[in-house]
Amino acid sequence: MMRRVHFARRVTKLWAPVEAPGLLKVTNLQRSACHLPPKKVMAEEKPWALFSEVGGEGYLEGVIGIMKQHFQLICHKDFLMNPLEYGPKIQALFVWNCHPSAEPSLLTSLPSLKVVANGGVGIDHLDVSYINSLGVKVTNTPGVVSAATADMAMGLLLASARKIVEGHLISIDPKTTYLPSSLMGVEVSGSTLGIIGMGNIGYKIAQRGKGFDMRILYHNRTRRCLEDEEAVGAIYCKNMDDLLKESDFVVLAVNLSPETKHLIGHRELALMKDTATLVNISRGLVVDQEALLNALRSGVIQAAALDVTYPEPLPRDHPLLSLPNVLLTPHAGTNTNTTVRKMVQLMVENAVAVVKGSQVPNEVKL
Ligand SMILES: O=C(O)C(=O)CO
Repeated sequence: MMRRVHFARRVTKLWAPVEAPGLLKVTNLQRSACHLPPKKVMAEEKPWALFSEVGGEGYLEGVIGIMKQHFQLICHKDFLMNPLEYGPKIQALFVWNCHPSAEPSLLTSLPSLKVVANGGVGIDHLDVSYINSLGVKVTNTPGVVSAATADMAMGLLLASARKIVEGHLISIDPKTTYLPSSLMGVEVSGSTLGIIGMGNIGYKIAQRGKGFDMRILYHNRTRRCLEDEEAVGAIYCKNMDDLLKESDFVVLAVNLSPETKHLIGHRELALMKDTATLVNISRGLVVDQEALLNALRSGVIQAAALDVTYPEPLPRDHPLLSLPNVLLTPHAGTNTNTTVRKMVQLMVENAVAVVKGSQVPNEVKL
């Protein structure tokens, strides 16, 4: 009996703090020392998050795993089955720059929401002031997207210049005979690369261009420091027109804003060389698409390689889809295993920080 009382006391002593908030918690190591079952980390202890995603299940597994380490996660389609039950619990909303996104109808059904954590750097698909007016913070993932997006820019540039997709199609079609003249490309090495927008992504494109011995021109709101320019051999063009006139490849790497909407229109395309290629990895709306169509049809410029359009995806009957001098990818600039994981990791870090009220790594401030 004595022994039992003694044991019970020991146990009470060890158990008590767990049930008493604010006091020291008992670790599972201490529990196993006195033969208690390990304390289960109850699912309810994690905050709820909604993942606004419609992508394929396989791809999502890794992504969801990262989110589930810190949140009780519900995907959009499950949320829609019972919005009244889940809505009041959700504290974090994870979004990409595709739909379904942070629409007002969704936001107003989430009264406990604290953060919209965006995957990607561009937040033009979010109405940040409206979201902030609901007392909700917006975060994004700058930095981690830059290398993959710059790779995509170079990939599009090379594929368009060297007709890589056409070459593939010829190679796999037994009925086609390869005539070198039908795949005549544009020399990339030694050509002039004009980069519009010299933030993180633009600068990484310049680094890659340097590796191809390209002459690099850039236009940006603010000039880079001399050290940055010299490291990649980039020449600043205060006037964007000079860049457009001289470049063999014009790459767009600006954020979409009211100032950059339709930055490239009839006038700008007309300034470009008729042998030039336009590469866009920023946002479709940076280019006046009607003007681009005309320029491509009438030979004002030679080609376009676009990771972004408007809308996305383009309707099946859109004329851009049938032009032979257009190369399209489906807004896939960041879509590598490594970068998607880094983005999701950062989305989660941002959301956890907001929910906990600690320093937020990447809050979007207007
Ligand atoms: O980082 C961004 O803004 C993207 O477009 C990623 O897809």
